[in-house]
Amino acid sequence: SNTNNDEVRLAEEASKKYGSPTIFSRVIDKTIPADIIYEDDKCLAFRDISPQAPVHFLVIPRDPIPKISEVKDDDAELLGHLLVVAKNVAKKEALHEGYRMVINDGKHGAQSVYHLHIHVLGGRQLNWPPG
Ligand SMILES: CCNC(=O)OC[C@H]1O[C@@H](n2cnc3c(=O)[nH]c(N)nc32)[C@H](O)[C@@H]1O
Repeated sequence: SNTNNDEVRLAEEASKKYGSPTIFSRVIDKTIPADIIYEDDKCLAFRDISPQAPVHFLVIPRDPIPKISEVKDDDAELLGHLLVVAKNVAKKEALHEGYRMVINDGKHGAQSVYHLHIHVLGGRQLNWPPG
């Protein structure tokens, strides 16, 4: 049978893989404040707490999918919905000069909250490459 430290390691791996609740669960259940711009039965859009552009908001699924690299093929419809919501909110934010959508995955992607989210940044000239 597994020794105790194996069990601990397995549990740690499992929690990382399936995502323990993140701060975004608290935005969804309204137990912490957020400037929510849009919400429906599948997702929420809310302003980033540390905006990197004049307009910077996040679109997240209510389903706490940890990261884009772990989505399932069955999630395609939900992912499409997130992109359409992001586009509609960008229009509502009058980002008529354009904007950037960013999804960060894992360590190299500088993902810091392991609940899938689309960044939408606009309101100023953005640079490329993102670095
Ligand atoms: C750094 C890019 N990689 C990433 O994973 O982005 C996570 C994004 O979530 C933002 N954020 C974190 N906590 C909170 C919070 O309590 N509330 C809000 N409204 N935004 C938050 C953070 O500023 C970052 O841009």
